[in-house]
Amino acid sequence: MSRYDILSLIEQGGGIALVPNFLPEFVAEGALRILEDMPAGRWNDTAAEEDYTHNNIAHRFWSIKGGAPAPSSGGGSPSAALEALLRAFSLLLPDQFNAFSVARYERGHHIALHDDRAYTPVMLDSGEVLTCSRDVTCVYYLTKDWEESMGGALVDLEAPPAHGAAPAGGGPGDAAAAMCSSGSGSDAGRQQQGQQQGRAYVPQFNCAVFFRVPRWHCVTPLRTDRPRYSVFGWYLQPGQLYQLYSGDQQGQGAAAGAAAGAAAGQSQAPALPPPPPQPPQQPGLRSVGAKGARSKRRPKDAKHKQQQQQQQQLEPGDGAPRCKLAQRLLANLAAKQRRQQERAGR
Ligand SMILES: O=C(O)CCC(=O)C(=O)O
Ligand SMILES: [Fe+2]
Repeated sequence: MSRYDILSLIEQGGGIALVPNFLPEFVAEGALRILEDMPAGRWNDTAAEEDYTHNNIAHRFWSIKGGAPAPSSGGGSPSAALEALLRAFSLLLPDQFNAFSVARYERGHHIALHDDRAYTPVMLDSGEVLTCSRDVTCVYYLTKDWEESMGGALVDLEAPPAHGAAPAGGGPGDAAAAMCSSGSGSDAGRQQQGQQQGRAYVPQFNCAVFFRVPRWHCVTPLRTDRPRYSVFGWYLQPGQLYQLYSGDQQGQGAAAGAAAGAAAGQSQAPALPPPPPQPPQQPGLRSVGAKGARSKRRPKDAKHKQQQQQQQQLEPGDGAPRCKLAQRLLANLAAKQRRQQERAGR
C-alpha cells in the first residue's frame, strides 16, 4: 500500500496511521529549512488557559496559519515557500477542503487533552461560506534527534494499552496517559478513555501521523530549549460530522480542538462533549466539489459517507498521481531552497 494512501492506512491502523520517512529526505530537509528560516515576527503566539466558559483547553505554542496574507510575499520569500509546503499537504487529499499551519513549540509549550473536534468555515469561490468539520488530522514532524526526555510527545489516548510492541518506525514510548497532565480538564478526559490507555509518540524527523477526528490526544510539555517544528492541520468535510461541546458541561471531559482551533484562526474553540461520546447526528451534509461553486443538499448518514469516501480513495492507482504531484511540488520547492541557499553562500 502506498505511503500516500492515507485513508486506507488510517483504516488499517484502527483510526491512526504513522508514516515514517514520509517525504524524500532532501524534501524534508527543505521543509525544515522553511520553518527555521521563518522570520521571528511571523510566528503567532497561540495560547489559552483552560476556560470552560470560552471552550478553551490549556495550550501554548507558536504557529503560522496557511493562506494568511503575508507581508512582502514575493516568489522567493519565506511566506511563499511556506505556502508551497502547505499546498503539498493539501494535495495528499485533493478532493477535501483543508486547513494547514506550521508550529514551533518551545520549552513549556504543550496542548492539554483534546480530540480535535471543530467546525471550520470555508469560503467557496461563489462567496458562500460552508461549514465544514475536521475529519482527518495530519501532523508532520520536522525536528531531528528528538528524545523522549525532551517532552513534546504526542500522546494518543485511544491507543490500546501498550504491550511493549512498538509500531514500526514511529518511535513511540510506553503507555503514557499520565503524560497528559497539563490542564486540569484532562483528568476527566482520561477517565472517559480509561486511565491506563495511551501511547506516546516521540516526534521523529520526516514522520507523519494521521488520524480520524475525534480522537483523544495531547502534546506533553517541552522540557528542552530546542524548538520542536511541525506541520499540522486537518482535511475537512462539508457539514457537521459530530456535535461540538456546548461549554456547560464542566468537569465531564476536556475541551476539544481548542488549541488547534485557535491555531487555525477560529474565534471560538469547541467545548465539552457529553460522555460517553455519541455517534454523530447528521443534520445533513452539503455535497460540494473542491471548487464548490455549486452546492446541493444531500442528507447522508456518516457511515455511508465514510464508505463512499473510502471507495473513492481506494480506486486502483488513485493515490499515485496525487502522491507524485505532491512530491513534485515539494521537490521543486526543495531545489529552489537549495539554490537560494547557494546564492546566499550558506
Ligand atoms: O503536534 C502534535 O503532535 C499534535 C498537535 C495537535 O494535537 C493539534 O494541533 O491539535
Ligand atoms: Fe490535536
